[in-house]
Amino acid sequence: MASLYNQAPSVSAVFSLYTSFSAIMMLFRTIFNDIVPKQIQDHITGKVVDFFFSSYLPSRFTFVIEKEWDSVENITFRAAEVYLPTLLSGLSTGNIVVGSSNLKNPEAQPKLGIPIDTNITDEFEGIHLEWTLHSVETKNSPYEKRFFHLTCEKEFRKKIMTEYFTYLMKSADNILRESLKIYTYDRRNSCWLSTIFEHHPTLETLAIESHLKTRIIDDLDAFSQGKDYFKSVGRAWKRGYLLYGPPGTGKSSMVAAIANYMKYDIYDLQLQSVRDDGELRRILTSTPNRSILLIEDIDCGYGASCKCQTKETKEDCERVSLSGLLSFVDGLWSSCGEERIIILTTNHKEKLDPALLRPGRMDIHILMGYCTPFVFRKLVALYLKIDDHVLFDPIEKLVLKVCVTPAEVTQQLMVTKNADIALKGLLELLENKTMKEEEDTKEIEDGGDTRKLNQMKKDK
Ligand SMILES: Nc1ncnc2c1ncn2[C@@H]1O[C@H](COP(=O)(O)OP(=O)(O)OP(=O)(O)O)[C@@H](O)[C@H]1O
Repeated sequence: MASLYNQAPSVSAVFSLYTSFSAIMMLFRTIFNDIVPKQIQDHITGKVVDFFFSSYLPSRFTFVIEKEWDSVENITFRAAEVYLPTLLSGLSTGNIVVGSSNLKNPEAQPKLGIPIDTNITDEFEGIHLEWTLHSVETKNSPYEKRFFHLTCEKEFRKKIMTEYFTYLMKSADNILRESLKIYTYDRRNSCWLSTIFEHHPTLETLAIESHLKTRIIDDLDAFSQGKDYFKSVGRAWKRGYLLYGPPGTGKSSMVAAIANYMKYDIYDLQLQSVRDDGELRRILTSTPNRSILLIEDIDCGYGASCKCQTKETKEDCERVSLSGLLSFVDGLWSSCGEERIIILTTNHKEKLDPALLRPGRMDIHILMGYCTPFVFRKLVALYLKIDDHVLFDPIEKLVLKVCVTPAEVTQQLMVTKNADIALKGLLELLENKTMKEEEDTKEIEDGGDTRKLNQMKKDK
C-alpha cells in the first residue's frame, strides 16, 4: 500500500502536465482556425465526431406522421393505415387487434387492426424499418391525437424520404382499389369512419335505359382521362351529378354503380348533422382525391328548407346555409384536391333552391324515373333469368300506364324464382295500382283540382 502511494505523481507534476497540454491544444486550435479553410474545418470536425461518437450516439432517424396536415387529413397517415395491416400477420407479439364491421357477413374472417405502441417491421430494398402507432389524449375535440413513428437508420433517411414514401402511397392506392369503402362522418371524433362497401350494383346490372347508361359511361370515361383537358380549359378536375326522382327508382344504386365503375370510395355526408358552414368546409376538405362525396336528400339538408326536424334539433339543421354549400360546390370545391365526384340526390328536385340548379353548378342532372318496359325486361332478365314470357305483353302495357318504381318491381320478382308465379304477382300489383290510380284520378276530377291532376300526368 505504502509503495503504491510512493509511485503516484506529485500534484505539481500533474499541474505542469496539464499546463503543457493546454498550451499545445491552444496552439493547435489557433493554427487550425487560421490556416485551414472553413469548409475543410467542417469536414474534419464531422469526421472526428463520427469516428468517436457514432457508436455511442443514436444512429436512428424517426419520421413523425400526424393524422392532420395543414388542417386536412394527412394522406401519408391514411396510406400508412391502409398499408400496415398487410404487415401484421407476421407480427410476433402476444396479442393482435382484430375486428369487423361487416354485419351482412358475420362469418367472414375479421380484419387486422393496427395496435397502439407496437413495433411493426417492414423491409424496403434491404433497409430495416420500424413503424409504431401512438395515441395521446387531448383536452379538446377530437380528444385523441394519433400519429405514426417510422424509424430507420440515419443513413437511409434520404432514400426513405424519396422512395419509400412513394412506394407506401402506391401500395395503399392499390389496396384501396381492391376493396371499396364507404365512409360516414363521426362528428364526435371529427373523423371519417369506414366500412367495407358491399353494394354490388354496377352500371351493367342497373336497370336503366341504354342511352342513359351510355351517357354516364362516356361522361365518367371522359372525366377519368380528362386531367389535361380540365387543365387546358382552366377548370378543376371535378364532376358533379344531381340524381333526382321518386323513392325506389335507383338513385342510391346508381351511386354504388358509379363508385364500382370508377373504383372510388364513397364519403357519405349527412348534411343535417353538420354544425355550421365552418365544420362543413373542414369536413369536405378532408375528403381525399379519387373519391365520391355523396350528399343524399339535399332538399332537406340545409338552411331553412329543413322542415323535417323536431323543435329541439331544428336549430342544428339550420346551421349549414345554402351559401355555405354553394361556396363549397363552386369555390372551395374548385380549389382543393382533384379527381373528385360530388353526387347530390333528391326526391324533390322542384323543392331545391334555383341557385343550386343553375347551369354550371352540377354538371349533369339525371332523372331516375319510374319503370319503363325496357327497365322491366332488364329487371326480369336479371332476377328471373328469362327474356320472354306470355305475361310480358300485358305487364308492359300496364307499366306504361301506372307509376311503378324499379324497387317495387324487384321486390315482386324476388318473391320466388318461379317466373310464372313472380310475373303473375307483378301483374296483380300493376292491376291494383291501375285501379287505385283510376279511382284517385276520378276523385280529383270530381273535386276539380286541376293542379293535382296535372301533377299526376306529369309524374307519369
Ligand atoms: N334501376 C334499378 N335497377 C336495378 N335495381 C333497382 C333499380 N332501382 C331500384 N332498384 C332496386 O330497388 C332498391 C331500392 O333502390 P334505391 O335505394 O337505389 O332507390 P332510391 O331512389 O335511392 O330510393 P330512396 O330515394 O328511397 O333512397 C335497390 O336495392 C334495388 O334493388
